[in-house]
Amino acid sequence: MRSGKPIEVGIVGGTGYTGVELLRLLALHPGVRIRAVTSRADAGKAVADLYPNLRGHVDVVFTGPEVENLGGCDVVFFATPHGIAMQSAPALLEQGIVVIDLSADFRLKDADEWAHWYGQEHACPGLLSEAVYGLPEVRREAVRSARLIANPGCYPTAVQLGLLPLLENRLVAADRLIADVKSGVSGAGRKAEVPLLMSETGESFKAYAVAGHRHWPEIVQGLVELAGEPVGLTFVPHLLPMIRGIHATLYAVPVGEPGDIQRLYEERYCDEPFVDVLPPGSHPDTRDVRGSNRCQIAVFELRRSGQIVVLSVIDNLVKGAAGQAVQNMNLRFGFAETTGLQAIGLYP
Ligand SMILES: NC(=O)C1=CN([C@@H]2O[C@H](COP(=O)(O)OP(=O)(O)OC[C@H]3O[C@@H](n4cnc5c(N)ncnc54)[C@H](OP(=O)(O)O)[C@@H]3O)[C@@H](O)[C@H]2O)C=CC1
Ligand SMILES: CC(=O)N[C@@H](CCC(=O)OP(=O)(O)O)C(=O)O
Repeated sequence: MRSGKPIEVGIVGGTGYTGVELLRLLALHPGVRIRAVTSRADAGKAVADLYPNLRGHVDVVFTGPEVENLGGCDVVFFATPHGIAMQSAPALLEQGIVVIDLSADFRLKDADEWAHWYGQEHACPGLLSEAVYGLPEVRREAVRSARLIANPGCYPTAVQLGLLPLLENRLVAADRLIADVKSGVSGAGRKAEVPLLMSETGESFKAYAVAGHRHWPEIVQGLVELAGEPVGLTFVPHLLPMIRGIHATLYAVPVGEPGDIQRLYEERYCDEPFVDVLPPGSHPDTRDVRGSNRCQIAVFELRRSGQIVVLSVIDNLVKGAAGQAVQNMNLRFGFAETTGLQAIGLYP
């Protein structure tokens, strides 16, 4: 376990929802010092003036996002829109700085696939094979020695953790998976757009991107690795009139007699600090993981319809983004994996 001098941390994109969530978590982490936090719009302002919840905890002024402002950091988090981290990552890596990217720049292994879904050429395709996809429940050992960590997306985290035990054990038809997933509005980031107004999202509920969402290739890439065979996935995201939270309802068809699925899930996750398999018959509530780094899972085998249904909930800003990024930092720098991440979900 690491002890001694704190590590120096930088955050690019410190004014967005995941950036501020990183600050909230890191401010109470005993092993880090927040050295640099960037914002183009708010450079020169004190972090705590913009975010009074951080008063007394974060005594730093926003700087511009240029690489020069990140010198001396041990690790830099990118909490920026897609297409930004890939511009600066090579220069940071060259200086020996570990990069943890919360955006999708390094999540897909295929540069052409990335360009197709993100609408631009990748700036450093040579780094895609090196980047470690940071889902600790699957790739913990690789994260421990990674220079470049691609933090998974929010929907992909909920879906992969929900389906993992079934696919690893080849218990379901991998070509007939369905993920019906709902997200709170903070998943769209902190921006002024008409579809995100309260009067547009409140008291209403809709699916979106049914024909193709950029998380589809990311989820499929992860599931193929778990299953060891081709995967067919229908993924339908929805926008819920709430701020935080993701609820995934996952459908799979068993091949043969699946056995005791409840026990399978309990055994697969018994040593995982952030995955909680609920007792049989439970219906997880997004509220119970709000503000926490936990994924709560319930599993049902519906004999009448021949389906397995898995329910998986996370807080999109914590296990779906900033919390998972801190979990990856803990692994990479030798802290106990749960350091700074022990907050219990807020109720109500
Ligand atoms: N919201 C969520 O639930 C999740 C988000 N993610 C991903 O994490 C990343 C951040 O998301 P989120 O926090 O929601 O985004 P926000 O839109 O809330 O914040 C974006 C941040 O990036 C900064 N930024 C924007 N453009 C640039 C640029 N060109 N150079 C440097 N900094 C820039 C902004 O500050 P400024 O413009 O002042 O520089 C701001 O601080 C995204 O890639 C997102 O897809 C992943 C999982 C979940
Ligand atoms: C509700 C909402 O809009 N959610 C976002 C996904 C969350 C996100 O930020 O995407 P990444 O995980 O790829 O970084 C969306 O559908 O685009």
